Amino acid sequence: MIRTVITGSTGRMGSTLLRLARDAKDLQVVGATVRPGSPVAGQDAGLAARLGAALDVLLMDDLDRALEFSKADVVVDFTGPQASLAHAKTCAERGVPLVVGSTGFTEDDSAALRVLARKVPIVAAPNMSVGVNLIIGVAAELARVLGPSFDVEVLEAHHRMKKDAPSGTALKLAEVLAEALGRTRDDLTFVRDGQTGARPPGEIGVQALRGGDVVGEHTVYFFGEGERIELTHRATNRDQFAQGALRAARWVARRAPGLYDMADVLGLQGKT
Ligand SMILES: NC(=O)C1=CN([C@@H]2O[C@H](COP(=O)(O)OP(=O)(O)OC[C@H]3O[C@@H](n4cnc5c(N)ncnc54)[C@H](OP(=O)(O)O)[C@@H]3O)[C@@H](O)[C@H]2O)C=CC1
Ligand SMILES: O=C(O)C1=N[C@H](C(=O)O)C[C@H](O)C1
Repeated sequence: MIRTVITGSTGRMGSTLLRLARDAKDLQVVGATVRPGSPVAGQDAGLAARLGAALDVLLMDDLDRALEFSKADVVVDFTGPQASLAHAKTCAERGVPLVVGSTGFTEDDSAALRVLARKVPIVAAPNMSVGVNLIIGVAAELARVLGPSFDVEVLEAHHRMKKDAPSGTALKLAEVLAEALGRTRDDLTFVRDGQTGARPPGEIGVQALRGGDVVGEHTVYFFGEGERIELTHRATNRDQFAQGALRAARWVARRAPGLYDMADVLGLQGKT
C-alpha cells in the first residue's frame, strides 16, 4: 500500500486526486493539505473536498506537520508554482518522493526544482494525461518529417479560472517542436499585435484562449502550401490528469533521487 499525501486537496485537481486515490486499492490517502490559514483546516478531507463521504483524514495547512504524522511514501502536488516549490523543499528535507503537476514555473523555479531533486525523486510534468504525453512525441516526429517548409503554431484553450498563460502543456509542445526543428526558445512568439510584417521563417506561435469551463485543449498546426495538418488533444474532465499523477506517484515512490517527467513514468522515447 502506497501512503499518499495530497496537497491543494480542495482544489480542482486536488479534489479529483482525493476521489480517485480513495478508490484505488494500492493507495492509502494518509494526509491532505490546504492553503496555510485556510478556514477548512481541521475538517474531514472527504467532506471539505466535496466528495460527500468522510475520508477519515483531517485537512492540515502545513505539509511538514502532515508528513511528520503520516509517514507518507509520496506527495502529490497540484497547487501552484510557489507552493509547489515550498512543498518540494519540505519533501527534500524529509526525503519523501514528490509528484508535481503545477505549471507557471519560471526558469529559476525549474532550476531550484532540479537542485532539490538531487535529494529526492521528483516527477514534474505540465500535463500528466497519457494522451498528451503521446502527442508530444508525435508532434516532434511530425515536425522532423515535415521540416522547415511548414509553419508551426500551438493553440491552447482553458477555463476562465486558469492563472497562467500560455499553459505549461503548450510551452512543452512549443519547446519540443523548436528542438525538432533546430530552433530555440527565442523563435517562440506569444504576442502578435499591430503591423507585424510577414511571418518570419522559423517562428513558432503560441496562443492561449480562456473562457468557460474548458478543461484543457491543445492543438498543434502544421501550415503547409496546399495542405494543413492539425494534431489536437481535448480533455473533457480532469480524471486523466489525476490518473496519470497517481501512476507517477506509484512509479516515483521507489525511485532514486532525480528529476523525472511523464516520459520516464510511461517509458516513452526509449526511457525505461
Ligand atoms: N500536470 C497536469 O496534468 C495538470 C496541471 N495543472 C496545474 O495544477 C495547478 C492547480 O490547478 P487547479 O487544481 O485547477 O487549481 P486550483 O486553484 O483549483 O487548486 C489549487 C489548490 O491549491 C491550494 N493551495 C494554494 N497554495 C497552497 C499551499 N501553500 N498549500 C496547500 N494548498 C495550497 C489552493 O487553495 P485556495 O483554494 O485557498 O487558493 C487550491 O485549493 C495549476 O498550476 C495547473 O496549471 C492542472 C491540471 C492538470
Ligand atoms: O490549469 C489547468 O486546468 C491545466 N493546466 C495544465 C497546463 O497548464 O498545461 C494542464 C492541463 O491542460 C490543465
